[in-house]
Amino acid sequence: MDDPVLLTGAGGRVGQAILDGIGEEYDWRLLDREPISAAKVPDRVTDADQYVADITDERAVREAVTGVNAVVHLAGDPRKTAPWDSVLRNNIDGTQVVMRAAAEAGVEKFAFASSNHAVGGYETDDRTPDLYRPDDDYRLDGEELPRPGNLYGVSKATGEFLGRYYHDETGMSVVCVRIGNLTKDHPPREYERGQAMWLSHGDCAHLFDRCLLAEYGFEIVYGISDNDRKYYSIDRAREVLGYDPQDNSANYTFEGDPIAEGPPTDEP
Ligand SMILES: NC(=O)C1=CN([C@@H]2O[C@H](COP(=O)(O)OP(=O)(O)OC[C@H]3O[C@@H](n4cnc5c(N)ncnc54)[C@H](O)[C@@H]3O)[C@@H](O)[C@H]2O)C=CC1
Ligand SMILES: O=C1O[C@H](COP(=O)(O)O)[C@@H](O)[C@H](O)[C@H]1O
Repeated sequence: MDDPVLLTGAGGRVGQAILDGIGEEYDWRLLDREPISAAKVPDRVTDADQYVADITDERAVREAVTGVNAVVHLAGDPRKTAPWDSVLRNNIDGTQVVMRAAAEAGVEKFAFASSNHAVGGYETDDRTPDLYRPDDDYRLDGEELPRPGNLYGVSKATGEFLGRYYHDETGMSVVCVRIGNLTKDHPPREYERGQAMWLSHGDCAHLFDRCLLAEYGFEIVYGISDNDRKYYSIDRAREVLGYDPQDNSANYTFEGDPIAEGPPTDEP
């Protein structure tokens, strides 16, 4: 891809996982409301390619999307406890500003960082904790209605609806990635739910790479590694995007240490 790709929220955890993996593969423009330290910026990205701006600043966002072919939109408040005024501003208003600017600028592909919390309400008392275990076959596949478990999840579901709207109105390709739980080097420690929705850094970078390369219209996919424990299907991400995850939380102990050869046994 020759045209630049705009990455919002580039200085955060997901942004850094993406840049660590595919930072050299694209001509990035980076946008974040906080300045990003030089060590976190790929070598080829110049000062002119970096925007210190809030995504609710329509003028700055319009400037940042001009001439880009694709947008990976991560900026927002990631806290599941975030209050309404913050998710309304950062996650709903901000996402609408970025999506509208992208659609009006003729951006071809737009990948939106949605969340497991858009569907957290499916984790009912009668389904949990079995849901988080490898032998449970309950799966969400992205076809189900959103069922947020908190106001942060409401904001992510709203971002998905905005994506649906702008795709239908303008034809911009939009993929909403319901990201699970991103951690570096090992799955979340001693946390069944987290291990069921683990997304490794390598798989995260690969997944967003596929979002930039594949052909699609409007999609909702789950962004998790190929975990034995899972209640999100990754079939759609495999089929439509060509996602081929390499990591699995089952290759680590419950405490997060890598298992060298096969699963642990009770033998001394
Ligand atoms: N880390 C995870 O496991 C998951 C993350 N997500 C989503 O992925 C996205 C990125 O999350 P993280 O990297 O973990 O969060 P983070 O907090 O590490 O990074 C977010 C970045 O966005 C920037 N930002 C926030 N509001 C902004 C605004 N109004 N204008 C411009 N920049 C703004 C922040 O300065 C920060 O650098 C978020 O939208 C989050 O909801 C979804 C599911 C799981
Ligand atoms: O959307 C998000 O989800 C992950 C995982 O949720 P958790 O309830 O298992 O912590 C969270 O770590 C991340 O901050 C959030 O943005």
